[in-house]
Amino acid sequence: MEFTKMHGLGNDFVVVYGEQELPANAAELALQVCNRNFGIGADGLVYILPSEKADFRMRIMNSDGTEAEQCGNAIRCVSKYVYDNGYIDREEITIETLGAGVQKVQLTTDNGKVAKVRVDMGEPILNGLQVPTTIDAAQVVEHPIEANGQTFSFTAVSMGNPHCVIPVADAASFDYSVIGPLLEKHELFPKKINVEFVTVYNRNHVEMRVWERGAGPTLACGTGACATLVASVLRGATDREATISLQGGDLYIEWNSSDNHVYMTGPAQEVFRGRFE
Ligand SMILES: N[C@@H](CCC[C@H](N)C(=O)O)C(=O)O
Repeated sequence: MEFTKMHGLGNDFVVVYGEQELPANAAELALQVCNRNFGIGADGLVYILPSEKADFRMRIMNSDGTEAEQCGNAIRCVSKYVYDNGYIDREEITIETLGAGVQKVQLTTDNGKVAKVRVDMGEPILNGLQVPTTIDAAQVVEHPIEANGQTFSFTAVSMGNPHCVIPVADAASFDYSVIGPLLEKHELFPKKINVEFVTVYNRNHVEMRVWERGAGPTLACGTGACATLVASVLRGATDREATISLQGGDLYIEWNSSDNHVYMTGPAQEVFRGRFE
Protein backbone atom coordinates (compact mmCIF):
# COMPACT_ATOMS: atom_id res chain seq x y z
CA MET A 1 0.00 0.00 0.00
CA GLU A 2 1.48 3.33 -1.10
CA PHE A 3 0.78 6.02 1.49
CA THR A 4 1.52 9.63 2.39
CA LYS A 5 1.91 10.67 6.01
CA MET A 6 0.24 14.04 6.66
CA HIS A 7 -0.90 16.10 9.60
CA GLY A 8 -3.11 19.05 10.50
CA LEU A 9 -1.60 20.76 13.55
CA GLY A 10 -0.10 17.45 14.69
CA ASN A 11 -3.33 15.44 14.24
CA ASP A 12 -1.68 12.88 11.97
CA PHE A 13 -2.94 10.60 9.24
CA VAL A 14 -1.84 7.88 6.88
CA VAL A 15 -3.39 9.04 3.60
CA VAL A 16 -4.12 6.58 0.78
CA TYR A 17 -5.06 7.64 -2.76
CA GLY A 18 -6.06 5.52 -5.75
CA GLU A 19 -8.55 2.97 -4.39
CA GLN A 20 -12.09 2.94 -5.81
CA GLU A 21 -13.74 2.05 -2.49
CA LEU A 22 -12.92 1.61 1.20
CA PRO A 23 -11.29 -1.84 1.46
CA ALA A 24 -13.20 -4.54 3.34
CA ASN A 25 -10.30 -4.86 5.80
CA ALA A 26 -10.06 -1.10 6.49
CA ALA A 27 -10.66 -1.56 10.23
CA GLU A 28 -7.85 -4.10 10.57
CA LEU A 29 -5.54 -1.97 8.38
CA ALA A 30 -6.23 1.09 10.53
CA LEU A 31 -5.26 -0.82 13.67
CA GLN A 32 -2.02 -1.96 12.01
CA VAL A 33 -0.85 1.23 10.29
CA CYS A 34 -1.86 3.62 13.10
CA ASN A 35 0.06 1.65 15.74
CA ARG A 36 2.96 3.88 16.85
CA ASN A 37 5.22 0.96 17.79
CA PHE A 38 4.43 -1.77 15.27
CA GLY A 39 3.05 0.31 12.37
CA ILE A 40 3.54 3.71 10.73
CA GLY A 41 1.91 5.59 13.61
CA ALA A 42 -1.08 7.90 13.16
CA ASP A 43 -4.35 9.08 14.69
CA GLY A 44 -6.26 7.84 11.65
CA LEU A 45 -6.21 6.14 8.25
CA VAL A 46 -7.72 8.29 5.49
CA TYR A 47 -8.86 7.15 2.04
CA ILE A 48 -9.32 9.60 -0.84
CA LEU A 49 -11.89 8.00 -3.16
CA PRO A 50 -13.84 8.92 -6.30
CA SER A 51 -17.20 10.64 -5.75
CA GLU A 52 -20.37 10.92 -7.81
CA LYS A 53 -21.43 14.11 -5.99
CA ALA A 54 -18.19 15.99 -5.42
CA ASP A 55 -14.60 16.27 -6.70
CA PHE A 56 -13.45 13.64 -4.17
CA ARG A 57 -14.80 11.50 -1.31
CA MET A 58 -13.08 11.02 2.06
CA ARG A 59 -13.44 8.08 4.46
CA ILE A 60 -11.60 8.05 7.77
CA MET A 61 -10.87 5.22 10.18
CA ASN A 62 -9.84 6.09 13.75
CA SER A 63 -6.71 4.42 15.15
CA ASP A 64 -8.91 1.91 17.05
CA GLY A 65 -10.41 0.67 13.74
CA THR A 66 -13.78 2.42 14.06
CA GLU A 67 -15.01 4.66 11.27
CA ALA A 68 -15.70 8.37 11.89
CA GLU A 69 -18.33 10.33 9.99
CA GLN A 70 -16.13 13.40 9.58
CA CYS A 71 -12.70 14.84 10.40
CA GLY A 72 -11.78 18.51 10.08
CA ASN A 73 -8.01 18.12 10.09
CA ALA A 74 -8.16 15.24 7.60
CA ILE A 75 -10.30 17.21 5.15
CA ARG A 76 -7.60 19.91 5.06
CA CYS A 77 -4.93 17.23 4.46
CA VAL A 78 -7.03 15.65 1.68
CA SER A 79 -7.45 19.08 0.06
CA LYS A 80 -3.71 19.72 0.12
CA TYR A 81 -2.95 16.22 -1.18
CA VAL A 82 -5.19 16.42 -4.24
CA TYR A 83 -4.04 19.92 -5.21
CA ASP A 84 -0.30 19.53 -4.56
CA ASN A 85 -0.26 16.23 -6.48
CA GLY A 86 -2.05 17.73 -9.50
CA TYR A 87 -5.29 15.73 -9.20
CA ILE A 88 -7.18 19.04 -9.41
CA ASP A 89 -6.07 22.50 -10.49
CA ARG A 90 -8.90 24.61 -9.01
CA GLU A 91 -8.53 26.43 -5.70
CA GLU A 92 -12.21 25.78 -4.89
CA ILE A 93 -12.96 22.09 -4.50
CA THR A 94 -15.67 19.87 -3.02
CA ILE A 95 -15.21 16.81 -0.83
CA GLU A 96 -17.92 14.31 0.07
CA THR A 97 -17.88 13.04 3.66
CA LEU A 98 -19.72 10.15 5.27
CA GLY A 99 -21.58 12.16 7.93
CA ALA A 100 -21.44 15.82 6.95
CA GLY A 101 -22.41 15.76 3.26
CA VAL A 102 -20.43 17.55 0.57
CA GLN A 103 -18.12 20.23 1.91
CA LYS A 104 -16.78 23.23 0.02
CA VAL A 105 -13.09 23.97 0.39
CA GLN A 106 -11.18 27.14 -0.48
CA LEU A 107 -7.41 26.77 -0.91
CA THR A 108 -4.76 29.44 -0.45
CA THR A 109 -1.57 28.55 -2.33
CA ASP A 110 2.02 29.67 -2.10
CA ASN A 111 4.51 28.74 -4.86
CA GLY A 112 2.03 26.25 -6.32
CA LYS A 113 1.47 24.38 -3.04
CA VAL A 114 -1.43 24.65 -0.59
CA ALA A 115 -0.50 26.79 2.42
CA LYS A 116 -3.90 27.27 4.06
CA VAL A 117 -7.30 25.64 3.76
CA ARG A 118 -10.72 27.13 4.58
CA VAL A 119 -13.50 24.58 4.85
CA ASP A 120 -17.25 25.17 4.96
CA MET A 121 -17.99 22.62 7.68
CA GLY A 122 -21.77 22.98 7.29
CA GLU A 123 -24.41 23.59 9.93
CA PRO A 124 -23.90 22.31 13.46
CA ILE A 125 -26.48 19.84 14.77
CA LEU A 126 -27.72 20.84 18.21
CA ASN A 127 -30.76 18.60 18.78
CA GLY A 128 -29.91 16.31 21.68
CA LEU A 129 -31.13 13.06 20.11
CA GLN A 130 -29.50 13.87 16.78
CA VAL A 131 -26.01 14.62 18.16
CA PRO A 132 -26.63 11.89 19.46
CA THR A 133 -27.13 12.04 23.22
CA THR A 134 -29.93 10.35 25.16
CA ILE A 135 -31.37 13.81 25.99
CA ASP A 136 -34.56 14.75 24.14
CA ALA A 137 -34.11 18.53 23.81
CA ALA A 138 -33.71 21.09 21.02
CA GLN A 139 -30.30 21.99 22.47
CA VAL A 140 -28.13 20.46 25.19
CA VAL A 141 -26.34 23.43 26.74
CA GLU A 142 -24.51 23.34 30.10
CA HIS A 143 -26.00 19.97 31.01
CA PRO A 144 -24.56 18.21 34.10
CA ILE A 145 -22.55 15.04 33.63
CA GLU A 146 -20.84 12.89 36.25
CA ALA A 147 -17.76 10.74 35.93
CA ASN A 148 -15.15 9.51 38.39
CA GLY A 149 -16.95 11.26 41.27
CA GLN A 150 -16.77 14.67 39.58
CA THR A 151 -19.56 16.72 38.04
CA PHE A 152 -18.93 18.68 34.85
CA SER A 153 -21.22 20.70 32.63
CA PHE A 154 -21.27 19.95 28.89
CA THR A 155 -22.71 21.33 25.68
CA ALA A 156 -23.41 18.81 22.91
CA VAL A 157 -22.71 19.63 19.25
CA SER A 158 -22.49 17.43 16.17
CA MET A 159 -20.40 18.57 13.20
CA GLY A 160 -21.33 15.33 11.43
CA ASN A 161 -19.54 13.57 14.30
CA PRO A 162 -20.49 13.99 17.97
CA HIS A 163 -18.80 16.33 20.46
CA CYS A 164 -19.23 17.19 24.11
CA VAL A 165 -17.64 20.51 25.11
CA ILE A 166 -16.69 21.00 28.77
CA PRO A 167 -15.38 24.25 30.33
CA VAL A 168 -12.49 23.77 32.77
CA ALA A 169 -10.39 26.29 34.73
CA ASP A 170 -7.18 25.76 32.73
CA ALA A 171 -7.51 23.60 29.63
CA ALA A 172 -3.77 23.83 28.84
CA SER A 173 -2.79 22.05 32.08
CA PHE A 174 -5.93 19.95 32.65
CA ASP A 175 -5.20 16.24 33.12
CA TYR A 176 -7.92 14.45 31.14
CA SER A 177 -6.23 11.05 30.93
CA VAL A 178 -8.75 9.43 33.32
CA ILE A 179 -11.86 11.51 32.72
CA GLY A 180 -11.50 11.59 28.90
CA PRO A 181 -12.09 7.87 28.27
CA LEU A 182 -14.88 7.75 30.88
CA LEU A 183 -16.76 10.59 29.18
CA GLU A 184 -16.10 9.16 25.69
CA LYS A 185 -18.00 6.02 26.71
CA HIS A 186 -20.57 7.68 29.04
CA GLU A 187 -24.10 6.27 28.91
CA LEU A 188 -25.48 9.66 27.79
CA PHE A 189 -23.75 9.12 24.41
CA PRO A 190 -25.08 6.17 22.40
CA LYS A 191 -22.39 6.45 19.65
CA LYS A 192 -19.65 7.47 22.13
CA ILE A 193 -18.31 11.01 21.81
CA ASN A 194 -15.30 13.28 21.26
CA VAL A 195 -14.61 15.31 24.40
CA GLU A 196 -13.23 18.87 24.33
CA PHE A 197 -11.95 20.57 27.49
CA VAL A 198 -11.99 24.33 27.01
CA THR A 199 -11.03 27.60 28.67
CA VAL A 200 -12.31 30.87 27.22
CA TYR A 201 -9.55 33.52 27.43
CA ASN A 202 -11.63 36.25 25.86
CA ARG A 203 -14.51 36.60 23.38
CA ASN A 204 -12.26 35.72 20.44
CA HIS A 205 -9.78 33.25 21.91
CA VAL A 206 -10.35 29.81 23.43
CA GLU A 207 -7.86 27.18 24.61
CA MET A 208 -8.94 23.59 23.88
CA ARG A 209 -7.65 20.10 24.60
CA VAL A 210 -9.27 16.98 23.20
CA TRP A 211 -9.88 13.35 24.00
CA GLU A 212 -11.00 11.88 20.70
CA ARG A 213 -13.46 9.05 20.27
CA GLY A 214 -11.55 6.09 18.86
CA ALA A 215 -8.15 7.79 19.02
CA GLY A 216 -7.64 9.12 22.58
CA PRO A 217 -5.56 12.25 23.14
CA THR A 218 -4.61 14.04 19.91
CA LEU A 219 -2.75 17.32 19.34
CA ALA A 220 -5.70 18.87 17.50
CA CYS A 221 -9.26 18.22 16.36
CA GLY A 222 -10.84 20.33 13.61
CA THR A 223 -14.43 19.29 14.20
CA GLY A 224 -13.74 19.66 17.95
CA ALA A 225 -12.59 23.26 17.41
CA CYS A 226 -15.79 23.96 15.42
CA ALA A 227 -17.92 22.37 18.17
CA THR A 228 -16.01 24.40 20.78
CA LEU A 229 -16.82 27.69 19.07
CA VAL A 230 -20.49 26.76 18.64
CA ALA A 231 -20.76 25.66 22.29
CA SER A 232 -19.01 28.83 23.49
CA VAL A 233 -21.41 31.02 21.49
CA LEU A 234 -24.40 29.08 22.87
CA ARG A 235 -23.07 29.68 26.40
CA GLY A 236 -22.70 33.39 25.63
CA ALA A 237 -18.95 33.17 26.28
CA THR A 238 -17.54 34.17 22.86
CA ASP A 239 -18.36 36.02 19.68
CA ARG A 240 -19.08 34.02 16.52
CA GLU A 241 -15.43 34.20 15.35
CA ALA A 242 -12.52 32.99 17.44
CA THR A 243 -9.06 31.51 17.40
CA ILE A 244 -9.11 28.08 18.99
CA SER A 245 -5.67 27.23 20.39
CA LEU A 246 -4.88 23.53 20.44
CA GLN A 247 -1.80 21.67 21.59
CA GLY A 248 -0.57 21.51 17.97
CA GLY A 249 -1.38 25.12 17.02
CA ASP A 250 -4.26 27.46 16.18
CA LEU A 251 -7.40 27.12 14.08
CA TYR A 252 -9.59 30.07 13.11
CA ILE A 253 -13.31 29.26 13.37
CA GLU A 254 -16.33 31.31 12.32
CA TRP A 255 -20.03 30.48 12.86
CA ASN A 256 -21.75 32.58 10.21
CA SER A 257 -25.06 34.06 11.35
CA SER A 258 -26.43 34.40 7.79
CA ASP A 259 -26.11 30.80 6.58
CA ASN A 260 -25.63 29.12 10.00
CA HIS A 261 -22.53 27.36 8.61
CA VAL A 262 -19.29 26.90 10.53
CA TYR A 263 -16.05 27.76 8.66
CA MET A 264 -12.66 26.38 9.69
CA THR A 265 -9.32 27.80 8.49
CA GLY A 266 -5.97 26.17 9.14
CA PRO A 267 -2.87 24.51 7.71
CA ALA A 268 -2.08 21.00 6.46
CA GLN A 269 1.32 19.41 6.02
CA GLU A 270 2.86 16.45 4.21
CA VAL A 271 5.56 14.67 6.26
CA PHE A 272 6.79 11.70 4.19
CA ARG A 273 5.76 9.01 1.71
CA GLY A 274 6.23 5.28 1.85
CA ARG A 275 4.99 1.77 1.14
CA PHE A 276 3.28 -0.40 3.80
CA GLU A 277 3.54 -4.16 3.13
N1 LIG B 1 -9.44 14.63 14.53
C1 LIG B 1 -10.63 14.79 13.80
C2 LIG B 1 -11.81 13.97 14.20
C3 LIG B 1 -11.56 12.48 13.90
C4 LIG B 1 -12.76 11.60 14.16
C5 LIG B 1 -13.12 11.48 15.60
N2 LIG B 1 -12.13 10.78 16.37
C6 LIG B 1 -14.47 10.74 15.70
O1 LIG B 1 -14.51 9.52 15.97
O2 LIG B 1 -15.49 11.41 15.52
C7 LIG B 1 -10.91 16.22 13.42
O3 LIG B 1 -9.92 16.94 13.16
O4 LIG B 1 -12.05 16.63 13.29
